[in-house]
Amino acid sequence: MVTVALKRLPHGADLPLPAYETAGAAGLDLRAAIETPLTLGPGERVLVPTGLAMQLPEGFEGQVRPRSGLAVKHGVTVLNAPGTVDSDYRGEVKVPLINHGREPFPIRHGDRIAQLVIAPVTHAVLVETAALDETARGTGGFGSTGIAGGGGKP
Ligand SMILES: O=c1ccn([C@H]2C[C@H](O)[C@@H](COP(=O)(O)OP(=O)(O)OP(=O)(O)O)O2)c(=O)[nH]1
Ligand SMILES: [Mg+2]
Repeated sequence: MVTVALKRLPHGADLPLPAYETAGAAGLDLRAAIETPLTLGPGERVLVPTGLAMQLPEGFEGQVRPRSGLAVKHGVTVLNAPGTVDSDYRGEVKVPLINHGREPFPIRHGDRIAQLVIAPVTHAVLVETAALDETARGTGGFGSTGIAGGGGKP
């Protein structure tokens, strides 16, 4: 459990605070804070304001993730998923949405458009070296183990 200070901005003052919709939900649903409804046409993208600014504790990040229902039913997802909210960011949290579907997608004030997962992050200390240790995988990647069945080269 972690405490996050949250500020509701004037254009989102009438919206409920983000909430975990069920007891075990990982994400807090984020709502659109928009003065006028908008329509996201097929292939279009838009940066949707949430009316929220926050102060994440050091050592934590906010991950802006899509809602699967919007993706499956409408083809609408977070363009940069997972979006990253830094702990030192004090601006408004916004959600870049894209419509991959075939139909226009209406967004109204208060619609739950994405979810925010608060997660711990570690800062790495980088140590440059000329040689890395050897592993069974080595430099194989990007499908080196095959797609189906027992692996091997694609
Ligand atoms: O989905 C997102 C992603 C980012 N942000 C905000 C919070 C984050 O701390 C800041 C910067 O995000 P990021 O580092 O992903 O963007 P950048 O393109 O690297 O911008 P910057 O140069 O400001 O870091 O923008 C959002 O509100 N929503
Ligand atoms: Mg950045």
